[in-house]
Amino acid sequence: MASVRRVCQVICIVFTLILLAIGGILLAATIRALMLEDTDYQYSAYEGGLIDDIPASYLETLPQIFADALKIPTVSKEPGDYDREQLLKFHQFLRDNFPNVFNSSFIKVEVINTYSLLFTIMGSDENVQPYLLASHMDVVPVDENKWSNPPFSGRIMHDPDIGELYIWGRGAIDDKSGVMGIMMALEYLVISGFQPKRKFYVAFGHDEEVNGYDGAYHISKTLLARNVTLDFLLDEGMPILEGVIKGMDVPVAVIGVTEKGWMRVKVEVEGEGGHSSIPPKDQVVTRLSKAIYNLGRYPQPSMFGTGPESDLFNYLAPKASWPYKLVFANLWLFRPLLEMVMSASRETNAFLRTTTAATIVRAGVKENVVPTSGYAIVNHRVHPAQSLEDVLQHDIDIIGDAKVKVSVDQQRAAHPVSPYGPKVPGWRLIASTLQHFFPKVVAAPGMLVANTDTIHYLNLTSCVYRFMPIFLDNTLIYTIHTHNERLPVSAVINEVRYYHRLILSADVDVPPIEDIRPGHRSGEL
Ligand SMILES: CCCCCCCC/C=C\CCCCCCCC(=O)NCC(=O)O
Ligand SMILES: [Zn+2]
Ligand SMILES: [Zn+2]
Repeated sequence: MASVRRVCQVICIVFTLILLAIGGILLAATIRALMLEDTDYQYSAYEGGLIDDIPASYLETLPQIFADALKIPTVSKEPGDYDREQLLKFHQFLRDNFPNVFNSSFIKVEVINTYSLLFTIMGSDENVQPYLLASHMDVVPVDENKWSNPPFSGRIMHDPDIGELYIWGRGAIDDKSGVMGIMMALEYLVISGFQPKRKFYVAFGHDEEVNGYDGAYHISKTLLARNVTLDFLLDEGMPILEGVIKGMDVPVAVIGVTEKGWMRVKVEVEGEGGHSSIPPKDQVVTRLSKAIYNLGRYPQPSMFGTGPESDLFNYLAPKASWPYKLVFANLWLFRPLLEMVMSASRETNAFLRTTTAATIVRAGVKENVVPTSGYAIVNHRVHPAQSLEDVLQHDIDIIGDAKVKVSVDQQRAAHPVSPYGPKVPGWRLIASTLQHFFPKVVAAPGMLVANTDTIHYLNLTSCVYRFMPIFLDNTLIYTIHTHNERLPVSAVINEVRYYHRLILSADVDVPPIEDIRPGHRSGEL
């Protein structure tokens, strides 16, 4: 009896100690969350001679010009296969709508490799390092039938449910918003008599959607031949996310300081054909389908916390709501829990792991002919912490079928991490311009889950940022590269104001020329 009591006592003591340990850990985590330092960037403020905002009379002319830009179908289909005629039409559209930019005595406009555009905005002080604003003029193809408004209509429609005016069309977000936002801001700057101290470039590639080798690659070569090095570069990227990250009641501007790698895998099957009325047991399409199914069913492993993307949560934690604040501030404890939450939705899942999308499937020539070959193209966006070899090996293991050939068609590694933080001029400029207009927005470093023309510009600067100054919620994010792409009129206005102030501030917040050079160390400064 005494020994039973003894055992009970020991169990109680152990149990109490475990509870105390858990309580202690939770208390430590809570204290850590409560003591977080806020990462507001209220530093650089534009204090130049010009008014840093644009009058309403100019702003209200912009939505229609933006809508007209969407009417020109500058579609890219494959590398080298882009609509040359429409691209030239788009050049003319820019010339017609932005005459002050094109006729300015201090702006040199160059056509690069026939279809891309490079603007050099001459500065009065040659000793200051220039910067570059990039976007692309091409768009991805459309499936006309799925659109509620025709994709190249540039229709401006009121949405009664949301109470907003939207401009509809392919490219409204990706990436004519970038091209038009920059051009509309620049036009107003020229009209208002601005001539910068600091030289800057504006580069519009024409084939970003099919890898940029005819556009951005040539723009970069041109700049390199002129020995240009940049203070920083801002290209398309993550928008200001509204309601996308659980626990963040305020919008989050995830500024891409790196971007994922990319891999194109070909999955091929060969087999027996014949008359479809006497089909073989082992069919090409069945085997191929099984392989594709398995790739979707068993995703690449989560890499969360092992790559450059996890610092994001140090920036988010101070502004997160409870209990997420506790989680974000204590990834050492809650990483598995956060991983589970993030895996559940497609956009946050992309942040954790290499993604897998079967985008092209081909087999068969006729209904009553059993095909003898078929293939699928699988598009991976590769998490920076995973090697390209490991991605391929995972595919091979998951398919687990010696009769299915799995090979890499093309690949690119993830980009290096650009420096960020209050001491980095380019970052500071981008983040502080945001907070000037939208004080509630949290600017945080992150990883772009897609790819951009910046691959071609990496040798011009180590400070490469991928960010679009437009607010998007999940509904709008899900329209990128599919039907019903559209942008609220208010977003157009805001992004023009953003670029306008960014350009003005870039003249004030000028880094010493020796500060930032290629080879600068990565990560937070
Ligand atoms: C906790 C972090 C959450 C991150 C959520 C990610 C949400 C993703 C939102 C938008 C992605 C928008 C990408 C826009 C750039 C597109 C560039 C592009 O299309 N390039 C071509 C390509 O990648 O194929
Ligand atoms: Zn794009
Ligand atoms: Zn795109």
